[in-house]
Amino acid sequence: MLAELVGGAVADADARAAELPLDAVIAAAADAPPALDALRALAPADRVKVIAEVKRASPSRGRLADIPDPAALASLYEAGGASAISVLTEQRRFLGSLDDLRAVRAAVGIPVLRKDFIAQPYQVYEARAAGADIVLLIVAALDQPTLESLHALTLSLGMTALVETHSADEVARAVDAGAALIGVNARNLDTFELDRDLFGTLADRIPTGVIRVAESAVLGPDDVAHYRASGADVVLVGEALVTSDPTARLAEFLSV
Ligand SMILES: O=C(O)c1ccccc1NCC(=O)[C@H](O)[C@H](O)COP(=O)(O)O
Repeated sequence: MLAELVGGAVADADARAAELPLDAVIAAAADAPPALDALRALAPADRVKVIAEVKRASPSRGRLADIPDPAALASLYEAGGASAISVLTEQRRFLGSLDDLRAVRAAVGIPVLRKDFIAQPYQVYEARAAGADIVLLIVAALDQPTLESLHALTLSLGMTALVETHSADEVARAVDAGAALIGVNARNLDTFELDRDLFGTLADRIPTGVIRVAESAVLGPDDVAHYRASGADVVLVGEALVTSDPTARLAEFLSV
C-alpha cells in the first residue's frame, strides 16, 4: 500500500508540474513568507503537545468527516491549544489538497505540516510555496540518499522535516539523516495494523535533543497518557479529533 500511495502522489505531482514547472515553484517558494520555527513550537515541555490533523478520509478507515472548511477546523484546533496543524494534502485516498494547506496557513499562526507521500524535490518546494513550515518524510518510502537530500532541501528552505519511522532500523536512518523531529507511527503503512506499544519500544533510540512524536492511534486520553509515559513530547492525532467535538477532545488530551 505504501508504494501505491507514493506512486500516486508522485504521479499527481508530475501532473501539477506539467502545469506549473519546477522553476516556477522554486520561485514561489522563495517568495513565500518565512517558515515558522516548528522546533520551537514543538519543543519538549511540562505537558504533552498536540499536532492536530485535518483528515477527511484514509485508506484504513474510509471516509471520516466532511470538513467543508479546513481553515475553520484548524482555527478551532489552534484555539483549543494545538501546537501545530497537520494537513493531509494527498488527494486520492485522503481527499486532501494543497488548497486545504493554503487555507489553513492563512487561518492560523502556528506551524503547519504538509502530510503527504513526498519523494521528489518538487513536492518540497510546493509545500513551502503553499506556506508549509513542516514536511513529512517517511523513511520507509525513501532510500537513504533520497531521504538525506530531501531533508537537506527542507532545511535549506527554512522548514523542518518530521521524519517518520516504524522500526529500529528506520529510527537509525532518521538519526543518520540528521532529523531533529522524529515520529514513530503506530500504523504500519502497508498492513494498517496499529501498535500503540511501538513508540515505547523505539523511544530510547531517539537521541536526547531530538523531539519525539508519537503518531496515530490516539482515540482517548488514556492513549495520550500511554504515549507520554513512554517518552513522547508530542502526539499527532487525526481521527479522534475529526470524528468528535475537537475542542472538547483537545482539552482532554492536553490535560493528560
Ligand atoms: O490513516 C491511514 O489509514 C493511513 C494509511 C496509510 C498511510 C498513512 C495513513 N495515515 C496517515 C497518518 O499517519 C495519520 O493520518 C496520522 O498519524 C493520524 O492518525 P490517526 O490519529 O490514527 O487518525
